Amino acid sequence: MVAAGIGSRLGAPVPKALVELEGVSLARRAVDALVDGGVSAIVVTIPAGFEVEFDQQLDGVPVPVLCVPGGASRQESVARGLAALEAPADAVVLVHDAARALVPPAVVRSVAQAVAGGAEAVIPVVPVVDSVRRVDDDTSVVVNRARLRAVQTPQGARLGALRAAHAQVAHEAVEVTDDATVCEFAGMHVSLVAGHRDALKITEPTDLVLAGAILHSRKES
Ligand SMILES: Nc1ccn([C@@H]2O[C@H](COP(=O)(O)OP(=O)(O)OP(=O)(O)O)[C@@H](O)[C@H]2O)c(=O)n1
Ligand SMILES: C[C@](O)(CO)[C@H](O)COP(=O)(O)O
Repeated sequence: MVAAGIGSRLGAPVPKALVELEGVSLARRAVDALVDGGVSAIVVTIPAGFEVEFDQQLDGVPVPVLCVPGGASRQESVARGLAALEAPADAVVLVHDAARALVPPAVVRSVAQAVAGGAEAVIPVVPVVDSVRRVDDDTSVVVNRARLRAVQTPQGARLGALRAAHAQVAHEAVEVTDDATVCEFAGMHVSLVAGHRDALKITEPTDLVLAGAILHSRKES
């Protein structure tokens, strides 16, 4: 799980993964969702200087958890996490954003099952609800949103293949925003499964308000 980001767009006084939602940090909520989704061991990339805080937050997680320093970008943090993971090359590995702290465990399971079932790289997606335009200097053109999907995490693949793909993009100095694109660059096929609105990436202050409302509605149901 990648949790090394600062969260500049959220603007909290602590790194984003340590921000609390109803008294529980985003990092802990995300780890709990992974465990509930069947994940058996977790590497967490964290920002330098916050080792004690993350150890406290992740105390008592019922599967092995290893915190390692993240990198300067999400992509670099993922590569560092993969390097620290001790598992066979054919192990199913999921890369998850701590910022998607409310991912439903069912989404975690369905990504893992798709990889276990033979898919090379798997991502959860949701339809795009806004009208979308591609902007080019002072002109813009509408894009058919029916064919667009917003990409979430966790993103899954076999450990050996994912490590090799990340090594390839690093070697070729390619920078992308998610692991599916890393895999695609390395020639792997990307399969889609259904994501969930609750797995929103908590990025700006209003996302935190929405996440609070999601938690509230979960308690009521
Ligand atoms: N150097 C980085 C940057 C991001 N991340 C992680 O990647 C996920 C997605 O990143 P994002 O939500 O964009 O987080 P930040 O980079 O922290 O946000 P911002 O751009 O607002 O600073 C987050 O869980 C974040 O902690 C990471 O591990 N290492
Ligand atoms: C991986 C991701 O969450 C999929 O939507 C997203 O690409 C992360 O992007 P960011 O640039 O780190 O916000």
